[in-house]
Amino acid sequence: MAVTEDDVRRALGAVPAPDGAGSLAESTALSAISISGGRVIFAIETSPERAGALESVRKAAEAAVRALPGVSDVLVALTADRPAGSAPAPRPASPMAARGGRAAPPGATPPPARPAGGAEMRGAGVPGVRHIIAVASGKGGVGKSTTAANLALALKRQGLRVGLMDADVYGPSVPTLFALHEKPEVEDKMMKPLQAHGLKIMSIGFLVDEGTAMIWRGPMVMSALTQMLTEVSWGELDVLVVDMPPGTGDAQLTMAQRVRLSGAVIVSTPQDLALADARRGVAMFQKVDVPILGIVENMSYYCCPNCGHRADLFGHGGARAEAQRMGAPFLGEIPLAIEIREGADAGAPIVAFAPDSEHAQAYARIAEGVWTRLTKGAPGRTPPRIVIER
Ligand SMILES: Nc1ncnc2c1ncn2[C@@H]1O[C@H](COP(=O)(O)OP(=O)(O)OP(=O)(O)O)[C@@H](O)[C@H]1O
Repeated sequence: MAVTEDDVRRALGAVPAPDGAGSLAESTALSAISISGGRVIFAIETSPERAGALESVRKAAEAAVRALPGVSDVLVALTADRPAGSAPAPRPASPMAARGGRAAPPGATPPPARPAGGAEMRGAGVPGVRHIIAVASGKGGVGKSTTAANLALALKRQGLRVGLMDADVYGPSVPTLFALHEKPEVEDKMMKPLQAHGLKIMSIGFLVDEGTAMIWRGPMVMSALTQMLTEVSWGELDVLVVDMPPGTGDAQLTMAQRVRLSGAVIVSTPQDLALADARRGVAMFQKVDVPILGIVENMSYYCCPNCGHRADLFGHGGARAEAQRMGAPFLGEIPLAIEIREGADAGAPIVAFAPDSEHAQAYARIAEGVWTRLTKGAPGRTPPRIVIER
């Protein structure tokens, strides 16, 4: 029997509301409820200060819904959205204090100071993952996902252990880019990432039906992203490449604040408008103290596959100049090339299907730049460290 929203609300009627007045079902703290097959996802909104105290409510809600017939899987997250435009929360004096004094494993590296207190993301240091990097763009359609996929593959070709997380909840492209459409298996309550070309891959597109994520509000997005980070068995990775949602709105800012990022790669096309958006992208990461690993100019120029003629369709070179103006590294240019689009659309990004091609080499140089900056740059920032909370 398929579970319905009414069933879920009835079950939550037996769970006390976070403020103690009535039930969670009637509480304004309850977010929209997403149901996909037997999978139920919702969030309980709270303030970062109260998140620890509300863990029992979260668990009770999860247990109540899990007991319903037809429910195969439940995710309930505590989310603490700051109002748009408000200042980031002050850094905790000690990350240990922010974690309620939970002890870190002996011998662990001290955790990095976090730019802001995202309560539900306090466990978002991903066990075994050395660096999490964001691939972002100021606006959609500039080739962010294509760049993220090829960058991940190029890092893999350097001998690194690499994962790719598609956080673009409003239009996940990774299932198409890698022709992956099956649902991840669940083992010991952890989802197993899918695999392609040696990458571990997780996408919101594997988890929910097309269109579902598009209607999610901020807390739902954060719930889903939290789950993809903390409830996926990523294993040991040198780099987890995160394909971020496009834009520089509050959702992206929140994501950038709450995920412990080692750095960000900004993708832009050379047009003025895209560059203005890229500038906003850079500013957004700077605001939350995430180092800019560099800017990539995508669709930089067009190279005719027949005659070899090169045309600067959009006034090539703008991103390099912009990077210079902003004091950000310039990582490289990727041409507008039919082979790149064909590979992306056919489920085999160019670095996988033609690794020795000129275009794949361009991605390889960008990957080298990224890895160099991750390992040698950004003084003062330690890699993400792991605290297991459950
Ligand atoms: N360098 C390139 N040469 C040719 N086509 C490209 C290139 N980069 C991306 N594309 C194509 O452009 C389209 C958009 O790319 P992609 O989905 O990567 O963009 P995006 O910025 O992630 O978009 P969105 O934000 O809407 O998800 C795709 O069809 C992709 O194949």
